[in-house]
Amino acid sequence: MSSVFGKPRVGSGSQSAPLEVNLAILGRRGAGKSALTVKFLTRRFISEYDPNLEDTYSSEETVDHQPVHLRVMDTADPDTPRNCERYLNWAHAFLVVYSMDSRQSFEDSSSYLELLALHAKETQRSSPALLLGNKLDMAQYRQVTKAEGAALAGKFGCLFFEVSACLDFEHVQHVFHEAVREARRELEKNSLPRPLFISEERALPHQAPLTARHGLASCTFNTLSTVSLKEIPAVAQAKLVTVKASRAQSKRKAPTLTLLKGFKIF
Ligand SMILES: Nc1nc2c(ncn2[C@@H]2O[C@H](COP(=O)(O)OP(=O)(O)OP(=O)(O)O)[C@@H](O)[C@H]2O)c(=O)[nH]1
Repeated sequence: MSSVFGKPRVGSGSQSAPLEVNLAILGRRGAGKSALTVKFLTRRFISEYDPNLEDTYSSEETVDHQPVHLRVMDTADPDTPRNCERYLNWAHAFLVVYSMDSRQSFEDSSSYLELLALHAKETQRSSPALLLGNKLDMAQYRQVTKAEGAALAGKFGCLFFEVSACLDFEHVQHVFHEAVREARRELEKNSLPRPLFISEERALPHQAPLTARHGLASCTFNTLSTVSLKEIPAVAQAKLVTVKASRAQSKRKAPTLTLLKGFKIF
């Protein structure tokens, strides 16, 4: 079984239909979301990306000898999260990334974890999150201690890892696979059909968007209630881009790099 990027993954050959897992990567600009995504998908560290580019990539993975069709949404929020339902209602798990050399990105990761917790509370549907302190190779410029990262993760009950998109691939792959394991556990836990009580008699009194009630960033999302709904709205389908490798001559006349379509190199 091979990924869309041509590399067969370890343990391929299983016959059962692959589980489908959607993974969204969140975090402040510059935290390293794209670099981690590219490292995971291509084993390469590429340094510069278009900060406004948001895309979703698919990869055939094998996690614990089980096939997984993994979709990765590399998000690009402006400074404050906006239009969050594109990933809140789509993802089965989240990687929340901060750069350990940036206090601001660490504080922003806390806002994202808060947003995920509120969404889970409002929708009664929790999707696991992993907190990643990125740029471990730059620990000499550290502004966030490992203990602070672990404490924040503990506050929201999520796993915590310090990683680097430019060090070993296996460590980055391990984190993505941990996210798949967490999502798989949640999906299996929720796979038992739950009774759905639908009533049209009583409509909920109008409620302001959750974030307005909690003073969070201007990120609103549809809250899913089982009252007065005739049917559950289809889960938002993210734009799925199967990225094909394309060859491009590096500007620095180095040997030709095999680059991924969609990652604009400055
Ligand atoms: N040293 C080091 N630099 C990194 C690492 N990860 C990302 N970078 C660099 O940090 C800068 C931002 O990385 P991106 O992957 O573009 O960050 P992003 O979170 O996707 O940012 P936006 O695309 O603006 O949303 C780039 O110059 C990367 O080369 C890392 O692990 N170590």
